[in-house]
Amino acid sequence: MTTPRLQLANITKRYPAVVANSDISLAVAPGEIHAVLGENGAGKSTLMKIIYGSVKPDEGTVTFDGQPVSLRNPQQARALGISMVFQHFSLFDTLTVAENVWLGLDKSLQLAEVARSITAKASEYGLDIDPSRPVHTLSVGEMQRVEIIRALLTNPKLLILDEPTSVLTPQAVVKLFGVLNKLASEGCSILYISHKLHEIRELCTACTVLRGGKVTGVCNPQNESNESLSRLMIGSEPPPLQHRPVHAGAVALRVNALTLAREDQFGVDLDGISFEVRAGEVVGIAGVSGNGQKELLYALSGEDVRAEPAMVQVFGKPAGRLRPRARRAMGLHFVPEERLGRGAVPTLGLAHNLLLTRGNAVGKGGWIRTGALEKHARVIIERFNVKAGGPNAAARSLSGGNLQKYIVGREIDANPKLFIVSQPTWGVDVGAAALIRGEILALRDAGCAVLVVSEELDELFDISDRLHVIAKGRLSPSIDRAAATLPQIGEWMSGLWEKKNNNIKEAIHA
Ligand SMILES: Nc1ncnc2c1ncn2[C@@H]1O[C@H](COP(=O)(O)OP(=O)(O)OP(=O)(O)O)[C@@H](O)[C@H]1O
Repeated sequence: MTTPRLQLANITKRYPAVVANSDISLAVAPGEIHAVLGENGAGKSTLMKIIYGSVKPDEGTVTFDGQPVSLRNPQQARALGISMVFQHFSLFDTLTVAENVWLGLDKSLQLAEVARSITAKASEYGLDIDPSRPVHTLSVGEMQRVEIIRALLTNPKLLILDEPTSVLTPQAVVKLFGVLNKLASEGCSILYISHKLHEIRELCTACTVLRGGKVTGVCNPQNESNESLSRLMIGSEPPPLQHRPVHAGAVALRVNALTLAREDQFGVDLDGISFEVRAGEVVGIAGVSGNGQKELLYALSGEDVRAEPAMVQVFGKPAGRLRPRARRAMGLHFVPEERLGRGAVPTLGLAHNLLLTRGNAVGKGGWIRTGALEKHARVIIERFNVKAGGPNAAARSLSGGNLQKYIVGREIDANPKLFIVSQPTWGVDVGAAALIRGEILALRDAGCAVLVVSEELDELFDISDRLHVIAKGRLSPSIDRAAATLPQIGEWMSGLWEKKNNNIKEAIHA
């Protein structure tokens, strides 16, 4: 047998509230694409961080190309040829793409050379990116592209990808899989974490399943079905969604010829965007990230108040100049795409994170009602099945999917009348995704108007009543979900849609 590229034996890692990894062993052969599958909080990211040297195990050994190694930090891991694309991005906002990539590379290289190699890798793999753009101007999808390119530039022997496709379009996923298969055929081993079972079945030839920090199964996913993988992971299959007929009521959100110049040089101009969302319906906005979603969401949430008042109308009232707090008071609740930072304060406990969007948590005289907050946090933790060390666990101590469940849960639990959510099931496991989608539909059935902005077409087709597509800052007409097809929406995503009243195809130019 060939020497495994990576071998883990009896790895254990304890945190104060939980044993994240318990006696884990696994082997990855050279050129193998090996999936690590498990529900939110199962211990996948912790295990990957141990392999990458950013977390130290309490027990167990790591062997790389037959040599026992004790990795003290990621620099040592990188020197061995281990590269990692994190679930939470590790980019510096104020630096450009090229400067960020340069930080992780040999400093003898000139910045201009780094920029050239980024462009070369980007076009080789179809991951379009401009190296001179500052990272704070990128959408989440674009940041992920940078992370992937940065990893590829180190020519890794073992590449770890933690949910790399959560914000990629279907076309970009196909390209990424091409890249990964090519890398594997050249001998690079890949550890692949994803909650998307069909991806794992398509890409990976080995799979280790974790549950509660322990290995509960090893299989070849190509011999499995989504259902059998789901059972290995969570013990059952998620129930199908209940779709009731739509009864759309009064207009809750009307966006009226919203035109906004980009705030920074690399942003997107919003160009005459008009649509409405009625009580009791779910409207989905599809699109490749970086086409104005971020700008639109800022204008809808009140983080950007430059719009004319009447361009954003909430329950018939001009709201374009209102701040988030005033919009919340009208019943609008909002989940941003970045969980840490905008959605939650990483160092604060879950209970105190309620303060971000709940004014009633502060009592008379400005005292924070800690007891009430904790009680409330417990309700959300229970309802959304969030795995956390209690209501005072720091947001950053939660696994990615559990924090997502908590933030989405916090806003759904506020009983919004208008709910705007970006990427609602980013990084959550199949069971939790079904739970969140079910809760969104329950909100709609209770008369809430829901706007979902997502890059996951499957998700949009699953929960929306009507769909729009955003491309280059413009919005397509609305189409009923029942009348929409994936190829058509895919075509619209590149900016081509029919004009409403005549059949002339319209090409959108930047
Ligand atoms: N720095 C930390 N401090 C305390 N607890 C932690 C820390 N990091 C992880 N944990 C806990 O360890 C457990 C495993 O978390 P991990 O992030 O490895 O899960 P995961 O399988 O990657 O989940 P997800 O699919 O949601 O990303 C969780 O219960 C989490 O709360």
